[in-house]
Amino acid sequence: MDQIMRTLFAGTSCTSIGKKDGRVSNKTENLKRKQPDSDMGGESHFPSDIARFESDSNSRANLERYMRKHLHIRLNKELRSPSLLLQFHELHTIFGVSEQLLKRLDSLGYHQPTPIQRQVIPCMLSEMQVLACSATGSGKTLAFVIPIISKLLKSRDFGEKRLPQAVILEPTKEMVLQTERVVRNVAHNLSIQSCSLMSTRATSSNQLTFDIIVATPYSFLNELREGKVDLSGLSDIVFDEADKMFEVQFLEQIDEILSYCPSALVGKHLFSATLPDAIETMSRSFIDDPVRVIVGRGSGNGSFSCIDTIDQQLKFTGNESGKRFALEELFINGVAAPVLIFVQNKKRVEDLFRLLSRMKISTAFIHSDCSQEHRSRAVEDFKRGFVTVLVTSDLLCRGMDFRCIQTVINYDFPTSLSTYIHRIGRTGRAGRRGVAISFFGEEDKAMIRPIANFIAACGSRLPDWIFSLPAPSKSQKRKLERRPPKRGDILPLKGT
Ligand SMILES: Nc1ncnc2c1ncn2[C@@H]1O[C@H](COP(=O)(O)OP(=O)(O)OP(=O)(O)O)[C@@H](O)[C@H]1O
Repeated sequence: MDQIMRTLFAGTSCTSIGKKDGRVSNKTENLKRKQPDSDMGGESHFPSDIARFESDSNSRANLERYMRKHLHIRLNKELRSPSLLLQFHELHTIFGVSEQLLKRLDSLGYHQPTPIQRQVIPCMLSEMQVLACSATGSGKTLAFVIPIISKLLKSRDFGEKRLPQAVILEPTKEMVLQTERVVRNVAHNLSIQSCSLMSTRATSSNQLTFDIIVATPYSFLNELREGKVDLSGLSDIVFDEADKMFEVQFLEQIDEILSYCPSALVGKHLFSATLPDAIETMSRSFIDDPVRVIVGRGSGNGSFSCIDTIDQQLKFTGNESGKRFALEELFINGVAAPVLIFVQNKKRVEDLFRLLSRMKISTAFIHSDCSQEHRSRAVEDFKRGFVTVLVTSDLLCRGMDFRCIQTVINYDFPTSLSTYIHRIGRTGRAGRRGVAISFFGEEDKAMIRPIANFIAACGSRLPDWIFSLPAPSKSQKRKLERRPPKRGDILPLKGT
């Protein structure tokens, strides 16, 4: 299985920042030329895995059973779940979707569906509601974008007034932009119109006549309250990063959005790399009879899948100066770039940015108080390789698809396992390899054990003593998430 997953996606090369003549050198120039992060496309060469499975099976049903087992696809109702999508061309031969879409997927480099796509696409095309959980970087976005576009292509009467048929909700503006870009790229030349909503004020006085709306909950709600969205044609609503969407800050908005959805006929779908039982239980109050699809080896707790493309390391750094020393050492000895660094809050983002800039490392930063222009520029500069390091808060921990990232550094240890999983998942995407290094000190001890258990389940090795640390109680976990540990200053700000 590991081998199949590794070869499902093509690998990538790596640039290092490291020591040159005793100084920290920055090879950003190489990076710029070698690794711009293209907006779209699979760039993958899938192996003929179907042929391999086929040779061992004598019927379609057996083949599917065999593939589910080997691709670690688990369902809550195997008996009435639809077939697996073995190849993208079955969108046409089985589901009657226009061949234009197949050509488009092929031209974008998407030659074979990933495991989550194999199971979710047929479910959504068969009008089932889906709760989907698979590892970061495993292709969940296309798993809902392809059936949405397929359904539009099948049902659209071009004479009719356009009414939104699908709404995709995302937790941040960056994710709205990214997902809408995926929609636009796949729907290119297919006469499908999409829009992104992410400002807090309603857009214009006109009705929104787009086939697909991608939005943050608040911006979408604003449009609904202003009466500018007619949801009478709505067929699907997707809650991406669903566990985030059902956190307290979004819950009331989601509730109100659901009250605008016209009928039980609207398919509601939840996607995330981390789908704890509590979210699933909550979702059952508004989703009848969903199919739960989980892809990947479980980590002991069924709601998280293991990630085997990331070399995960924990590094005890003691206090703040230990962290700074460890970071400098990493850059001096050579760290694979581009590098994404997470810290705990906005002030620390800017402090670490200043420290790295003083070390002459080309760095950008982003947090939620930055202007939209700054946010977009930082993301673009990083994607295109104009800067080597991006320092951020948890604003970017979910969903962002910077496919070139080689190393993630948790300069400040995360305060929950799900945050850890999403943060490190910015590397090792689409079958590529990556490294995640997490610094920790005394103040982080309470969270070490659950994260160490996850790392061990994924196959990375850790020293034995880590497993003798006590596991945190539920109340300790909740407290940590509400109030992260106090940390000392990153650097004396004098002269910076
Ligand atoms: N069938 C495919 N063939 C090749 N590449 C693919 C395929 N499907 C998706 N990808 C690529 O895989 C990468 C990761 O996909 P995506 O962003 O959807 O991951 P994800 O599962 O949503 O991750 P996260 O949980 O972090 O949001 C993207 O760059 C995407 O273009």
